[in-house]
Amino acid sequence: MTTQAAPNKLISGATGDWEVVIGMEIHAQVTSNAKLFSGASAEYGGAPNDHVSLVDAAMPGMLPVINEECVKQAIRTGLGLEAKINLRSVFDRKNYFYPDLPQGYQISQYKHPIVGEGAVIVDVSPSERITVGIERLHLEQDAGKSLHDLSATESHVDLNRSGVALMEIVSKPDLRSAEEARAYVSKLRTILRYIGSCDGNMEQGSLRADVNVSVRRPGAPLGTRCEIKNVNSIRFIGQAIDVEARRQIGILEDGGAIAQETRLFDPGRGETRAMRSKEEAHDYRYFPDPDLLPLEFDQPYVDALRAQLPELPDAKRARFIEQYGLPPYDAGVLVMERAAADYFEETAKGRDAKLAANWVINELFGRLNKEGLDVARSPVSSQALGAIIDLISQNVISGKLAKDLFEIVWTEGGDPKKIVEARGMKQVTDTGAIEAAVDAVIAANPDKAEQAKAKPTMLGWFVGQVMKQTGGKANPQAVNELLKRKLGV
Ligand SMILES: Nc1ncnc2c1ncn2[C@@H]1O[C@H](COP(=O)(O)OP(=O)(O)OP(=O)(O)O)[C@@H](O)[C@H]1O
Ligand SMILES: [Mg+2]
Ligand SMILES: [Mg+2]
Repeated sequence: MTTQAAPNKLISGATGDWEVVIGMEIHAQVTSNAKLFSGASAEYGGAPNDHVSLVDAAMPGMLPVINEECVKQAIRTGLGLEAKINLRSVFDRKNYFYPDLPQGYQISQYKHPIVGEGAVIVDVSPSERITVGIERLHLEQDAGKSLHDLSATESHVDLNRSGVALMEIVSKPDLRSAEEARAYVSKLRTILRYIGSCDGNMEQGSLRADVNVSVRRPGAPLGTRCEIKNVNSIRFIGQAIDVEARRQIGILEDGGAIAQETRLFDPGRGETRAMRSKEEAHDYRYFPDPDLLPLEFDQPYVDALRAQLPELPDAKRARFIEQYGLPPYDAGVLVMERAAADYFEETAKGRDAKLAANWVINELFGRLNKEGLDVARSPVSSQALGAIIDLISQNVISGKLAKDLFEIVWTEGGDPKKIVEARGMKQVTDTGAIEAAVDAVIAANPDKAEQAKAKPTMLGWFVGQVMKQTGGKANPQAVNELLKRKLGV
């Protein structure tokens, strides 16, 4: 890949500029009731070894049986990544020894994955959009988990996760900065959640990233990569890339060479550490699993799955721009979560869509973030926010009081319209009342009124005083007009 980073993305070292190159392997746990090759529950949590069938424990003579639901989810995901669906794929054994791997091999797909090349469009910032190539997506089993903290002298193994279906989504080395990598993972997670093939929960490990990083002089061939394993938050992905790129640049500028190796990111120390080098790397001795036939399905099967896909984020974003006249950035923010996009559409229906978008993005999202809530648990329903927007549009309340009203509905609940009545929050549009307030303020401040004639910027001060007098309820436009006339500004 020869895509070159924009000059502002280059990292300056002691001897000149460097470009960082990143490729990601994302492990996404498939949303499914059962595991990939057994009927055991794939649910998160549970007491250790509660969700383990004889197949997952690799008892002699047990045979894997493919779970069609996981196959469907992989195909649906591939379609969401605009990728080639391979009608024939093969399961291979990836052999290695580890206590949490009872079979002594992981069933994965090597040469013939279920999904081939695709692409993801990523908005890195309001003004920058990139396309990241997908190399492939394959299905594989998760391993179990070794527990070392239960006793001082023993290690334990929990096989609940053993055999759970994972999709490994491998990107091309198309990313050029930590920021791009973060935006990519976030977009991928959005797509997976829309499709419903992975819940994207990074804390619970449903989405984990192996981050491959190399550096090179701009325009030079690809450098040697190091792979940082199992990074489990978007923020850590960014940090790991930055420190790893710096580490590699330091070595190269000192005349050293990068050894291809697997590393771990330690967020506490802000550094990556070697796990194993290429010399120690596994020889996995991949070969087709003799217990499983090649996985085959036909095009109509794929077409039927495509027809049932929900509207995906890129399409929804385009529709929001077109249908509601939203700025592309706002549309992009609104479609990041499907529930948020639905909330927006319910709020905007039959109303000023731009006003609705502003309220959802600025007030609602701001407040939800502050409380760490997601939109499904918003105390202000889309109907209530719609009612608040109606009150603004009909000039019943001012924008300022609308924010107070939002806060009241957020904390106390209730019907916005009734709250406005009950608490006397209605905007004063009666010019007589406003005029009285304007006159009173001018009469009380004759010096300032005189000054304002020469200094029109004083108008703002007068507006503030009149608003104060009217408890923030005066229609600001009427106040402005009256003041201008009376002060002769
Ligand atoms: N020079 C490079 N710099 C940065 N990333 C790279 C470079 N070369 C390849 N990559 C990325 O490294 C990743 C390689 O993943 P892949 O699954 O193909 O192989 P692997 O890491 O050797 O296998 P495993 O699945 O066993 O970890 C891809 O995301 C690819 O884009
Ligand atoms: Mg891989
Ligand atoms: Mg890898």
